[in-house]
Amino acid sequence: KTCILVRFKDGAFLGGNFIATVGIDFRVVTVDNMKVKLQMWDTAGQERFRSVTHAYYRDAQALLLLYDITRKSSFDNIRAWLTEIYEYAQKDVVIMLLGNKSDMAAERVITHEEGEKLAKEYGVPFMETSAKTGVNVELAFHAIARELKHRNIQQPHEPKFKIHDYIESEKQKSNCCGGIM
Ligand SMILES: Nc1nc2c(ncn2[C@@H]2O[C@H](COP(=O)(O)OP(=O)(O)OP(=O)(O)O)[C@@H](O)[C@H]2O)c(=O)[nH]1
Repeated sequence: KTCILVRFKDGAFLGGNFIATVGIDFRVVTVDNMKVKLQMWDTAGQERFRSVTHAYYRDAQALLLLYDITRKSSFDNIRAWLTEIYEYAQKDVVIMLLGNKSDMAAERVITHEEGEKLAKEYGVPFMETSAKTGVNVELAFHAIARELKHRNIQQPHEPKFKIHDYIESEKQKSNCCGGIM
């Protein structure tokens, strides 16, 4: 989680096992000429013991659930988190599922399809990311920023923003002509 936040915040990857949890940080992104400030809260590993208090995410507008594609236990935990979130988080919270470490193809134990299937089951957007190469990190946060901006400021005749469609179209763009990575 920390590496994903650092990648998004600073555009860098700090390998090794001793990256301190960031805590709280923010980055401003531009959506349709409007500045959206994303304040991000990192968990410091306490989620492994399921001891993240509800207060920590109760008021969040968006929640990113990360698993490690090389570690099955992290994937298996996602279901429990989704159940808990549906119980305690804001009803209109934006949830996104991310399978991280997509650069580690040889060690992969969770397929892309498995991630996608779980996300579909809960109706949440999904993508695989890599904090190391940066793939899809900008896209994940930009999609969330855009969704939040549309929720807060919906122009009267603007079509409803569909986060799934946005992600798909940005992925197509980056496949062909280098859109948001
Ligand atoms: N190859 C690769 N390694 C990664 C990637 N993201 C994180 N890592 C490595 O995975 C380990 C854990 O990363 P962290 O970002 O600290 O994980 P965390 O979830 O914040 O960990 P806690 O704060 O202890 O819960 C570190 O050794 C990172 O270098 C990635 O996308 N690719």
